[in-house]
Amino acid sequence: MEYLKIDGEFPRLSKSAVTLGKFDGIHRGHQKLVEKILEQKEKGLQTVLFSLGIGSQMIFTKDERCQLLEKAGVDVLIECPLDNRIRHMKAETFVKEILVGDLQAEHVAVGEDFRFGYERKGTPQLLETMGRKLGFTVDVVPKEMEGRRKISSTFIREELKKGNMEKVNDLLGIPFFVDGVIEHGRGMGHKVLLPTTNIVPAKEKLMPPNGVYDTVSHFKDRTLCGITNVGYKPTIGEKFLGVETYLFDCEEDLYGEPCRVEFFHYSRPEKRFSSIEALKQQLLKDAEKGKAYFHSLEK
Ligand SMILES: Cc1cc2nc3c(=O)[nH]c(=O)nc-3n(C[C@H](O)[C@H](O)[C@H](O)COP(=O)(O)O)c2cc1C
Ligand SMILES: Nc1ncnc2c1ncn2[C@@H]1O[C@H](COP(=O)(O)OP(=O)(O)OP(=O)(O)O)[C@@H](O)[C@H]1O
Repeated sequence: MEYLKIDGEFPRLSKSAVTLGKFDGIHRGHQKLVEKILEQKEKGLQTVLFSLGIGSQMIFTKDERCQLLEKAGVDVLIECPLDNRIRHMKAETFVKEILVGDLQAEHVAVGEDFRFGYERKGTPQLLETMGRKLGFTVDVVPKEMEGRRKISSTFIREELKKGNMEKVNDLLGIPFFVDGVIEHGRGMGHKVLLPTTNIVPAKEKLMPPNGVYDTVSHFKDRTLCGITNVGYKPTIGEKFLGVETYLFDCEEDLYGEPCRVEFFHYSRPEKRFSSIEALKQQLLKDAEKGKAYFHSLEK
């Protein structure tokens, strides 16, 4: 997949099917739009996800999002900051100059309440009208719902903030995860506590609350269940936020290996313990609870 970050000029593409929006998280609603543009591949169109104005913190980081979209089969990811030029561009100008002029869009997919352009005056209906004149088709996709609420990145952010991983995963349609490379901790885990793997999430990564989670870690050639602490390890006092996992049934040193940690269940908040021994007793209890959680899923 090609990744294009816009800094001024837009690239000139050949015939494309484009989906438009912010796309923080690539949730179940976003996935429907991605399916719509992928359907256009058989007509020889290249598929473009045009991401407009993402925030400084994201449910999936830039790299994580690239991986998800690449796996889905999207050809081009365009990241376009909401700068003054874009913010003040009339919806009609955006369609004529960028969508049709630069991206050569022959098909556009958006959600039914998508708005764009100066004063958010661009609507799916405007796209349909302009499409008839300028020669592109439009898919206006009904909102994917969770009960009576529309699925949105805002909804997922709210649930992530509460640590409600079951709901987050349901809305995303895939487990929430953090990618990283295993780093060395202070080595205390191995010596006096339990052996653990440490990764440091990217600064832009939106994280669930500090605490302990039941997780599944994916390495190149294997997948292991475990329990993960998100936080600053207040008992020993760490300066940066870490994602530290005790993997059940793994004694190896995994230092340097790329890893994806998927979060399934929030177990308890991170606490400061009066001694390392007290922390160790808690970790042993956490591990038993974590194993019981995964056994319960097998039933
Ligand atoms: C599942 C799990 C839960 C943890 N919970 C806490 C906690 O509640 N409070 C805390 O201070 N540290 C907690 N820790 C972090 C330990 O303090 C840490 O494993 C230990 O200090 C070793 O760190 P090191 O790898 O940097 O040597 C937890 C670690 C794991 C793996
Ligand atoms: N639940 C949904 N079902 C179908 N399409 C959706 C859904 N949510 C968003 N879309 C569409 O996906 C594109 C990208 O959505 P966008 O990320 O801008 O909105 P969002 O997910 O509602 O996020 P936020 O809560 O940050 O506004 C837009 O075209 C939007 O209309």
